[in-house]
Amino acid sequence: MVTKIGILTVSDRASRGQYDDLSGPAIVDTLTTYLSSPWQAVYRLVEDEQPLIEQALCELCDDEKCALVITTGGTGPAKRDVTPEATEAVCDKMMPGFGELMRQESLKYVPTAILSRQTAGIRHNSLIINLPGKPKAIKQCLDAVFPAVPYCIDLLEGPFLTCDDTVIQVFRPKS
Ligand SMILES: Nc1ncnc2c1ncn2[C@@H]1O[C@H](COP(=O)(O)OP(=O)(O)OP(=O)(O)O)[C@@H](O)[C@H]1O
Ligand SMILES: Nc1nc2c(c(=O)[nH]1)N[C@H]1C(S)=C(S)[C@@H](COP(=O)(O)O)O[C@H]1N2
Repeated sequence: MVTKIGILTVSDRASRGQYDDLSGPAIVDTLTTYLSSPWQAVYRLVEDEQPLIEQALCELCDDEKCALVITTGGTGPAKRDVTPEATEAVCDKMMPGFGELMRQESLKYVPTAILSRQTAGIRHNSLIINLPGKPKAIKQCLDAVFPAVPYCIDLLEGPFLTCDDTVIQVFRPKS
């Protein structure tokens, strides 16, 4: 079975074509290096508008049945940064450990890591994870949290993801 993974870029300027979205493709590139089980990206690009972000998240989880949805952008303190609010609005439960770990890891690279309000949560059987907008932040954040992602998806009764352990070491507690 091919696992669907949603990739949602939230950016006013990329949506308007003022720059190319580099962060969505960086998520695809990073996941391609990690995953050894078959998967397929379902990509969306929206402006920093809460209703549009919520709608895209709901479509990716409910209609596309993505086991995992990764967002990039809109996590900061600026007025139009509302990705964490949209995530919380569509989730049944929040997973604050993801944001905590990603900020801690990002602090090794930039002192402004604490400006990201990135979070994660569960909508039905899907895990949603927020990443900052900067293309460089993608791998830095995913390297930190991805070891726990396949087991989280197991607990949500989703597909069994396997990874290349020369690239990323996934952890599943022994039953
Ligand atoms: N999806 C993206 N693709 C390429 N570069 C990006 C992307 N998102 C952010 N960046 C880069 O990171 C910088 C800071 O990102 P930030 O999220 O603050 O964007 P922004 O200034 O809020 O604007 P916008 O929402 O229009 O992307 C941007 O100026 C841009 O250089
Ligand atoms: N790993 C990493 N995390 C990072 C950054 C970065 O460059 N690398 N940028 C920070 C900055 S400058 C901001 S404003 C916040 C929010 O970014 P966003 O609004 O693009 O999501 O993420 C922070 N987290």
